[in-house]
Amino acid sequence: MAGVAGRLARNWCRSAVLSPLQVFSFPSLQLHLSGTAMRASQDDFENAMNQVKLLKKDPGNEVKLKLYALYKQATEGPCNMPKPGVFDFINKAKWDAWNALGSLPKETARQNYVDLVSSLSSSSESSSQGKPGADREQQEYENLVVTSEDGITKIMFNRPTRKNAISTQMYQEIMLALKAASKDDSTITVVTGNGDYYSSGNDLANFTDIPPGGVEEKAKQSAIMLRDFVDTFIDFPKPLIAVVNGPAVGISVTTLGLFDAVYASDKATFHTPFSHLGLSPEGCASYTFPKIMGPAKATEMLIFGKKLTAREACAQGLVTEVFPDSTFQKEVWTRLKAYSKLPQNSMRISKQVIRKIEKEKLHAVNAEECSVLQKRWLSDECMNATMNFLSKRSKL
Ligand SMILES: CCCCCCCCCCC/C=C/C(=O)SCCNC(=O)CCNC(=O)[C@H](O)C(C)(C)COP(=O)(O)OP(=O)(O)OC[C@H]1O[C@@H](n2cnc3c(N)ncnc32)[C@H](O)[C@@H]1OP(=O)(O)O
Repeated sequence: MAGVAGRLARNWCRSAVLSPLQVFSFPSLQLHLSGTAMRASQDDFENAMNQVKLLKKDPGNEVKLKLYALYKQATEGPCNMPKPGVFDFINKAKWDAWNALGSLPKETARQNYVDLVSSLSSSSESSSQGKPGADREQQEYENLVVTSEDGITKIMFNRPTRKNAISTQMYQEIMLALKAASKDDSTITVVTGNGDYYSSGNDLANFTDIPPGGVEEKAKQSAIMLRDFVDTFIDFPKPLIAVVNGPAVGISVTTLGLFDAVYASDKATFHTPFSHLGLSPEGCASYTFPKIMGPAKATEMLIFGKKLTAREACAQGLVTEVFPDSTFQKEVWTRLKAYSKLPQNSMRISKQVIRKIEKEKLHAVNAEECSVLQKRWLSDECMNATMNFLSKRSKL
C-alpha cells in the first residue's frame, strides 16, 4: 500500500491511547469507557459509563470527543501525549480536545463527564417521549423521515445539519426504505431532502470508519454496498420521483439518471466533482448522463466537475421541470397528488416496458463503476482530497 493511503491505514490502525476509530465509532467508545474505575464519585462515574452504553442515538463526534477528553482527564489527569502530526487529523482532534482541558482537576473532569452523560441521557429520553405515537417509520430510520399519504410514499433525507450527506448507515436505510416502498400500497415514491440541501452526496467521514481488515477491506465492503445501493434504484418497480429542494452533489446527482422524473427548485444545483475528489462516476452516470445530455455535456459534468444550475440541468434533460423556490413545494405536491391517482398497475407496467431493455446494461455498468471506484478510493488523489475536506482545508 503506497503513499497517503498507506499512511492513513497505519494511522487508523495504530493503537494510540484509544484508536482514532474508537473515538469516531460509538460502540467502541462505549467499550472503552466501560473499562476503568475511580474513587470518590466512582459510583456516579461508573454509572455514567454504563449510561453511555444505553444512549439511543449516536451523540456525534463533537460530543464523543468531549466525553473522550473528560474521561482521559478524569482517569489520567492533564494531557500527557505528544502532539500528533498535522496530517494525523483524527488523533489530533482527540489530542486537542484533551489538551484543551488544561489542568482541570480529575474530580471536576469526573463530575463534568457525569453531567454531560446525564444531559445526553435526558435529551435522548425526552426526544423519544416527546413523540407519543410517532409513526412507525420515524422510529425505524435514524437519517430518513418516511411517510405514506395520498398514495405517495415520501422518503426524505434527514441530516440537514450535515447537508444530508449520506453516511454508511444512511445508505442502508435508503435501501431499506426503497425496498419497503416497492412493496407498499402507494402508487408512486418520492425522494427529497430536509433543509436547504437535497444532499451533499457521500459523507466523507465514511472514509474514517475503517474495519480491522484495513482500508482495502473497507474499499471492498464499500464497493459491495454501493453496488447494492445503485441496484436498488435500477430495480425500483414503481414511478420514482426526485423532488430536488436544493443543491445536490455527487451520488445524489448521479442517481437522478435512474429516476422517472426529477422536479427541481430553482435554488437547486447539480454538481459531480469526481475529478476534484480523485474519484470516477458512479450511479450509472457514466452511461445515463451521456445518453441523457450527450457525451460533451456529460464530460463537462462528470470529468470537469462543472456545476449546473437547475435551469441548465433542465435544458440538458437531467431535470424534468424547474419551479420557483417560493412555490416549489405547493406546485410539485399538487401535481404529484394528481399523478398518484392514476391507475397503479398501468403505471407500473409502463415503467417496466420503458426500462426493461436497459436493465441488464445498467446492472453491468453499475458493477463496472463500483469495481473502478474500489481502486480509486485507495489512490493518493482520493485520500488527499478526502483528508483536505475532513481537516477543513477544502470545500467544493
Ligand atoms: C476507503 C474507502 C471508503 C469508501 C466509502 C465510500 C462509500 C460510497 C461512496 C459512493 C460514491 C459517492 C461519491 C460522492 O458523493 S462524491 C461527493 C462527496 N461530497 C462532497 O465532497 C461534499 C463535501 N461538502 C462540501 O464541500 C460542503 O460541505 C458543501 C459545499 C456541500 C456545503 O458547504 P457549506 O459551507 O454550505 O456548508 P458546510 O460545509 O458548513 O456544511 C455543514 C456541515 O456539514 C458537513 N458536511 C457537508 N457535506 C458533507 C459531506 N459530504 N461529508 C461530510 N460532511 C459534510 C460539513 O463538514 C459541515 O460540518 P461542520 O459543521 O462540522 O463543519
